[in-house]
Amino acid sequence: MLKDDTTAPSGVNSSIPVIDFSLFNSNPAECARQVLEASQNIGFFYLKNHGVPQDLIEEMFDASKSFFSQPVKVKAQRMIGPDNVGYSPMKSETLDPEHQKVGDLKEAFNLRKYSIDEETSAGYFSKGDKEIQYKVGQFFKGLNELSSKVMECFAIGLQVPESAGGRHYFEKCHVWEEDSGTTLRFLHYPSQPGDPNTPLAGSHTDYGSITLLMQKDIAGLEVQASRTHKDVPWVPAPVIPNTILVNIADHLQMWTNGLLKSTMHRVMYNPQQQKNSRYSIACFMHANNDMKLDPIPTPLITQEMRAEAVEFEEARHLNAGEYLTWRLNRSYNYDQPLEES
Ligand SMILES: O=C(O)CCC(=O)C(=O)O
Ligand SMILES: [Fe+2]
Repeated sequence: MLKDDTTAPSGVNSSIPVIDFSLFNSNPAECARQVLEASQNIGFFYLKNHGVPQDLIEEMFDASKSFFSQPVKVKAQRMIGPDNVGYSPMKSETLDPEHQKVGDLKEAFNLRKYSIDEETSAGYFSKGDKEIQYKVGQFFKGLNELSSKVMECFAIGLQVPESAGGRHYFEKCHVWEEDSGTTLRFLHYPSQPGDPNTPLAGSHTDYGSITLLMQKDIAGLEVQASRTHKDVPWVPAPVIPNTILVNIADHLQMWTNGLLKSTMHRVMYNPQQQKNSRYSIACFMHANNDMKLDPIPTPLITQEMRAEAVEFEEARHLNAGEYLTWRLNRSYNYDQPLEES
């Protein structure tokens, strides 16, 4: 267990557990119990023995470094737009528009499921290398499979009735072949002068079902232990080799009336970035565009719990695809002038 060195309000468990995901095969009920416990508390958990080959993850970080090392004009050949695919330059995204004066000090390249075979998107990212492009596709599908298993844990833990699909409840909400906002995102926080109080990515929640995050070498991610206690301290989410960090995102918070926590997080400046760039890879899993965000069938959630998810009330009537568009419009400036990173 990782413990933070600060005190959270009573009732808020602020540790980020490491769960051995080989339990999913040997003891799914226990695996589901651990996943659900973390998701009801801090909303983040690390998975070890997650089944995504580590050498493939390393190759993806190498491909990412190679892509971002190019001049900005080359990277900008496939610019991001409302389709959420392509290159997002420094400062073009502002994850916390209420508090940030400048946009996030990061650049990113996004792929959607349909774009992994396209020359104009994955082809640019892999710099025309077909083998890397193929591996990016395999990697994306591997993360999708892992996500399906994590979702199965939610359905088991939430005791979804057999009549509603039981442990397979979330499968029909996340069909690979269906249109969805699911996005694979390569992130680069360039080496730069800064101070430890500077957010490189503003505080935010993620917009989909869950996010799978891989960090490399340089820490910086911080997590707020509670949605409902606004003053709780930020807890570091360090790099733990050979793990994938999972967090609950907004769909699951809405589906469970706040029983599962879509936790605030941010990326802060790390003094190691005077000399080194920080890289991370995030896979944002989203429900099929036409899925509603209404509470799901489980005996564990009640109407009284709606207060926990109240900040999303204005989005309750949206489906998953509309919700993504609503959130992206709040955080993106697609006309941000390009600057060299
Ligand atoms: O780079 C990271 O470690 C986290 C990024 C993140 O939270 C996001 O892009 O939503
Ligand atoms: Fe995030």
